[in-house]
Amino acid sequence: MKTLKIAIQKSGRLNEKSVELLKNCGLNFENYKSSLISPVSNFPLEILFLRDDDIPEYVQDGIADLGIVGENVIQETGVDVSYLQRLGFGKCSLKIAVPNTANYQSLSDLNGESIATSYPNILEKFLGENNIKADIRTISGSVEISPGLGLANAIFDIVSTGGTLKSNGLKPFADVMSSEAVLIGRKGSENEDLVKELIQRIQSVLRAKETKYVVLNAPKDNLQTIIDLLPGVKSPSVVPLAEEGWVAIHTVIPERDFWERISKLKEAGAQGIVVMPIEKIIL
Ligand SMILES: Nc1ncnc2c1ncn2[C@@H]1O[C@H](COP(=O)(O)OP(=O)(O)OP(=O)(O)O)[C@@H](O)[C@H]1O
Ligand SMILES: O=P(O)(O)OC[C@H]1O[C@H](OP(=O)(O)OP(=O)(O)O)[C@H](O)[C@@H]1O
Ligand SMILES: [Mg+2]
Repeated sequence: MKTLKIAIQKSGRLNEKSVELLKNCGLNFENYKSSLISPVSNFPLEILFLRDDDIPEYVQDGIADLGIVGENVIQETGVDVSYLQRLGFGKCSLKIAVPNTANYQSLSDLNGESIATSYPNILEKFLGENNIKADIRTISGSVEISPGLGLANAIFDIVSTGGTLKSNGLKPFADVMSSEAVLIGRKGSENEDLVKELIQRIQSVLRAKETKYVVLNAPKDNLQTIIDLLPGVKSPSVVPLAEEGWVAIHTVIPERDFWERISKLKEAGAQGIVVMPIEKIIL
């Protein structure tokens, strides 16, 4: 039987979440220590631990079947791979930022200016689309420091909380793209049974993360109103309680509007609401 290979980041922002996701899929393996390849003991899969910049090309060239990497790195390397699943972590934006003291009004003010970045290809495309001619200075890291050192007038880099910009006296000027970690595959790999199986496992873990399991007591008089407030996987389970006139309802609620729903349920007479995390949801 074929053994799949999945490439994940060796260390850095995406490593921990990538390992956690694969472990939550029930895969047993050792995290990166010194070996750059780790076999999975209970699935025909090997984990390759790489620098994130190399992952898209490994997948495109078929050295790895799958990879977990930021969309920014995929765009920058310009590879031809299949996007299989957005993973909901490593969320960030890529922005042009300028010194707090700069007085740029519109994008065209960047004409003739210099911009330091580790993402020259994404920046070049963006500037081209906006008919801006600027001098792109490619550096491999600590980009935010470059205007202060007189190396460039502006920067183009990853922004998440904005803390790094702030502590380097910079302010955001233009949003270029947003990014998150994604599962990519070699073109055509999505048709392979093992890849499909792994994607299903990943999706069941992601679905579970977005939802909570809720058990609550409801007065029978108001049962329909309460049920109407519940989205449920199909429809909620309703179980009679020993106390006359009351039932227990078991259901699944999306995390995003969780508190809003809970307060509406309480208003409708729900009591004893117990909320539990879900490990996996298999449809
Ligand atoms: N501050 C942040 N918040 C959220 N996501 C981020 C942040 N910084 C980076 N990322 C995402 O995580 C990815 C990896 O970031 P990291 O800083 O670990 O990269 P790196 O230093 O290039 O690592 P490597 O050593 O593997 O080359 C980025 O490409 C981006 O998609
Ligand atoms: O908006 P913020 O929340 O401050 O995050 C943005 C910073 O995070 C990343 O660097 P990281 O801290 O991963 O260090 P690195 O430059 O060594 O990759 C990125 O390169 C930015 O510098
Ligand atoms: Mg890198």
